[in-house]
Amino acid sequence: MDRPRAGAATAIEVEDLVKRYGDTTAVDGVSFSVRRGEFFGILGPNGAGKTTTLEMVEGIREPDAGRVSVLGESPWPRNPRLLPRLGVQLQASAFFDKLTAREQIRSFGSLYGVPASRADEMLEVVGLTDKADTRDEKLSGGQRQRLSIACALVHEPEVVFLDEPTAALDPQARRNLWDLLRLIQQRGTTVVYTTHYLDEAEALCDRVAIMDAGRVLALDTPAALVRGLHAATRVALPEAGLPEAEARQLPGADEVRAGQGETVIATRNPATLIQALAERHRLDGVSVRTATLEDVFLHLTGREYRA
Ligand SMILES: Nc1ncnc2c1ncn2[C@@H]1O[C@H](COP(=O)(O)OP(=O)(O)OP(=O)(O)O)[C@@H](O)[C@H]1O
Repeated sequence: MDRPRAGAATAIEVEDLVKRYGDTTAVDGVSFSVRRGEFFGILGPNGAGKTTTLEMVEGIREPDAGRVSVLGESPWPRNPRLLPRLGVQLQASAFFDKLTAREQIRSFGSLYGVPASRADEMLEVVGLTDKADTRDEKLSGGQRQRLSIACALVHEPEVVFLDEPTAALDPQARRNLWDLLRLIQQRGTTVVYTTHYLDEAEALCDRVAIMDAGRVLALDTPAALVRGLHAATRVALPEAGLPEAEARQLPGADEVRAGQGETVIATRNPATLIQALAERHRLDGVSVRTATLEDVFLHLTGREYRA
């Protein structure tokens, strides 16, 4: 049999993946690889092709062209050797009907021969112990997301796929879920997830693929992508504390803009600039903004990022 030559350190290899829906090319020649234990993010705005890509990697959608290898195996057609090694987070709407949180996890676990006792461990991991006897329709959005992650993890998969796990959550619920996702990775699980929140990807991912219109525009660690921009750091101060004319005289100030009560200095030498401000006792109300993945997206596409 023609086995892919993925090394033991490689969890996923994707090469020139293509998917068309009628006239729409949803995925247009996507390639990437994911290392074992890595937290890998597929980012992009709505319609970028993230879900379609993920589904082909999971083995639930057939590619029109290209090659996918997961843990050295092809996920399509449905591969029974691979299924127990993968965890796929289903939408909360895919829960079994009218079951409590504990029963949901047990039901998913039973598909893989997992002992019923593991349900309580999983409830603990996702912070839902006190909701064990609550039916899923009575859970909040964030709790349902955590329950669906528990169901995806109950059989201790080596690779877990999460499609927008933090969508539609309030900021606090998102932060709680971040902690859970970090915990999953610390346990050695390879995580592949999609999001349209660039700040979140920056906080969580080892590496990210930025997609737009079916293509991968850039792929690297968030820090390397941002560094690659060689973008200026922006230092802002209340205009009353630092008039524009004075700001222009400061060492390290490349560009100065004032307005709406604020003086903003662009600098490629922030250490020098901050030191100069400190020496002049001008640091009151200072804020410093470095480039982010949103700036990377703007640079790559020429347009503002809109999730
Ligand atoms: N089953 C389908 N039939 C027809 N077109 C589809 C289908 N699924 C997705 N598409 C189209 O393919 C493109 C990519 O969609 P996809 O859902 O993969 O993007 P996405 O990046 O996951 O977006 P979102 O963040 O909105 O989920 C879009 O133009 C979408 O309208």
